[in-house]
Amino acid sequence: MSVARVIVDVPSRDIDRPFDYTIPDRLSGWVEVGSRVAVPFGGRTLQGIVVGLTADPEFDRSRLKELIDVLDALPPLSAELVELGEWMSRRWVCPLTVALQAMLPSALKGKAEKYIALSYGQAWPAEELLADGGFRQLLEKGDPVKLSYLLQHYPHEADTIKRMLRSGALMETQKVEDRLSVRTVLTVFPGSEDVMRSGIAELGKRAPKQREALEYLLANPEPIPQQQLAEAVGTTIGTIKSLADKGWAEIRPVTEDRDPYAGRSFAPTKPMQLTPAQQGAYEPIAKAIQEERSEVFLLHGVTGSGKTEIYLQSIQTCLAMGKEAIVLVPEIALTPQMVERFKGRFGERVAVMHSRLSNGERYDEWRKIREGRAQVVVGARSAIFAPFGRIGLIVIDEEHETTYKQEESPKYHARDVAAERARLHGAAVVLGSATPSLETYSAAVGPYDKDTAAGRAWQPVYVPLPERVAARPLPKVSIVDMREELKLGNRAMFSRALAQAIEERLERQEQMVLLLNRRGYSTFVMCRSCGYTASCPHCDIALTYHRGSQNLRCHYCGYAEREPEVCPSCQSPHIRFFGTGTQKVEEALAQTFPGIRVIRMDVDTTTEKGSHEKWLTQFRERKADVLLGTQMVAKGLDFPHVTLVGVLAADSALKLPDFRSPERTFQLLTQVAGRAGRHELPGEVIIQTYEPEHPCIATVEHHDYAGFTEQELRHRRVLGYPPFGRLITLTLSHEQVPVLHTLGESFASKLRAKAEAEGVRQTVASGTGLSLEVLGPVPSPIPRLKDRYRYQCMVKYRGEVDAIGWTSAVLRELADAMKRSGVTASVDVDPQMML
Ligand SMILES: Nc1ncnc2c1ncn2[C@@H]1O[C@H](COP(=O)(O)OP(=O)(O)OP(=O)(O)O)[C@@H](O)[C@H]1O
Ligand SMILES: [Zn+2]
Ligand SMILES: [Zn+2]
Repeated sequence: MSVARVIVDVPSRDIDRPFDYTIPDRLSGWVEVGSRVAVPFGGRTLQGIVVGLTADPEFDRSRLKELIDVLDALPPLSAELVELGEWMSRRWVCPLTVALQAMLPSALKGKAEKYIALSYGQAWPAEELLADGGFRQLLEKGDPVKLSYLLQHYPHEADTIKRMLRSGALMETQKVEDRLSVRTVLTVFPGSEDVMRSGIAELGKRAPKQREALEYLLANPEPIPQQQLAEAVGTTIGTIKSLADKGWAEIRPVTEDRDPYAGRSFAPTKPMQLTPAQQGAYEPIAKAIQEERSEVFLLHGVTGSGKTEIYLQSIQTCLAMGKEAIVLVPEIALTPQMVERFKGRFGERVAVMHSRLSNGERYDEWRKIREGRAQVVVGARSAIFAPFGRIGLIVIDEEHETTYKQEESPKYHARDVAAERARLHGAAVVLGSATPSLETYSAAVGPYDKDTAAGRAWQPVYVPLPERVAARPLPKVSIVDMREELKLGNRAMFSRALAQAIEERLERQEQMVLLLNRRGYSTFVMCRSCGYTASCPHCDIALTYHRGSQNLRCHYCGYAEREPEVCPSCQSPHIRFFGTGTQKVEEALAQTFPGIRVIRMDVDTTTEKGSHEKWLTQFRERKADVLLGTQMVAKGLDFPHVTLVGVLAADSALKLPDFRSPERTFQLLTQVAGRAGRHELPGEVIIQTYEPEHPCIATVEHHDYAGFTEQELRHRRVLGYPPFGRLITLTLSHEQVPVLHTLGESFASKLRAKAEAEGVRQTVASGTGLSLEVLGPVPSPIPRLKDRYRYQCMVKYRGEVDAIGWTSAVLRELADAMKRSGVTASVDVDPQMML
């Protein structure tokens, strides 16, 4: 009798370790690593996940309690995913249960009782005929049977049942009244040909509709939903039911996958002949897949260079080996257009996962993957946990996107999880982007920093794709200095150049995309005359305006100054916080260009399910001249008639107090510029800015990724920001500030002491060698949330310093003190959002 090591689902640091339970005989066939179980814990019953089985428990067996129950017939996690979870919990300093729970579809987490049933259309498989007559008979009746009933009465059939679940002959469902359960449809199963013919004879000239329905079934002897049959012969459900009453057909509930793409047909596509450049990129990837080498590739291809076709053919190579592929795309890019490209090539083998699916729909897609009915998943961040067992390839499209980092715990980055999962599977990883993140880019091509490179778990192979397919030119980009416009008395939102370009498009009946970069809306102060913005003298980061205290603050180090009345640089009084909403732009467009047709896409107009798609379809059908929006219009869209892209307030995000702001601005501008002229018509891009000299804007003019990167990396190296130094932030929250102060100080001093004991230098900027510094505690950028104050410490370090391990050790040391005082702590390792 072995013992199960269980992680209970209480996300707290002080019980973040496995507890041992003995497995009663009746459950022994069911419990595996990855099983969800119920266990007694401190007088309560808790859910947990089995992370290990051992014959040799830490404590005397007789003192151990027994597992109460197994909650699913098949373990929802595999041993590999459990191992991945353990790695995540160390890598991102979170309790193991938090990492494990993140891998489960939410539909599974409820307490709903599980049922087992024979799958739709499945006869009892011949190779399972030896199975115990009892439970076979039970299931063949067609009704779902409670899992707990099977566990109790057929304890020795665990293997057979699990095997049949894995092969798809059986299926696991949830409570019938549960909205998340598998949906069933009443379906007509035609009787045998003889039976139906005799039915027709028996009916004679009576009941012509019944007769018609029988004739239909004779001609199409396939199970058909009752409703559909009624419609096909133009009759009522009652008529169909009477066929069953007379024994000519049978009506049974049948489960249906809630395929969110059902009813939409995807035109099948064939692999294209790759261009020589594409071929050169594809080959090393294909080789790694075939040799089952876990290698990471950075596919750096300009917009429109045909990256997607390379993904598709690499997936094909992977499938040909009988392996599976995961494709991650940013949530916002999961449009039907994107899905279509994968479904068009691989059809039914593709499962799709994104947050706009209901829990039930996600559960269906998840089961499709687990039961081997899909070999490709296209999804947002969490699809990285798809329950595949033989992964050959993981693609991350637009790898620089911030949506790949989860902002709640576990605060993982899908890129790192992909590299680790690929390592466990011997799979290739392709990171694709026209504007790779500086972390990924410098990991691939340098500049290397001896100390930084040592701390890196993976190093990608650089695969460039510098030209568009068919030698289509990149669009012409012009940068308009809005300070000049102001000098010439143009106070309008549109520069003369942009206004004229819009006018021309309207005349030629071509389409336009207008982007308003709304990130950082109203949080920064800027001079409209000279473009000055206030930044922190110690951190080189824009200061944030705080309405309450009317001062400007640095949330890294706590520096503060009063809101200026005139510009400190040019004395102009035109200094104020900056921000223009999309709605205002829409009004201005209507005023300036009477009759212009505008589709506005922003958070306000896209909350409804499907609205995103609706707008894009309308725009594609040329029902509007302008697609106006925020970030969401910049991603992956491909419209043949768009010949103008305009960017209003290109620099607004630059003012955000985040050292990545220039990088994000460059990426956004380059991406949105890539939307123009992707087809026959040439494209033009006009970027309006108050800071035309800023490298992240100036370099966009010539599509100069390398130029931007070089300048930005030089800057980051000096300041010790990623990729040269690394960061960890700790956010503490409590109702009272003094408590936060005390705990924040003890965190900082304990961590500093550890660094000192190891002989690590305590300043990071402008240095090399091992170093670690702790900034703060200071109030967080969001200083109060739900009546709790928030303080943060930032750890900045360089080189092979075990800052992550030390941070989690210090947090364990402080766990008691935090629990007593009611302080909650949240750690962000390699934070992406500094706000
Ligand atoms: N080998 C090829 N032969 C002909 N056309 C191709 C080939 N590869 C890709 N294309 C076409 O080129 C266009 C751009 O390709 P694709 O959208 O894959 O580029 P991308 O690099 O993914 O672009 P982005 O990053 O801007 O989304 C598409 O219309 C695609 O169908
Ligand atoms: Zn000024
Ligand atoms: Zn500062």
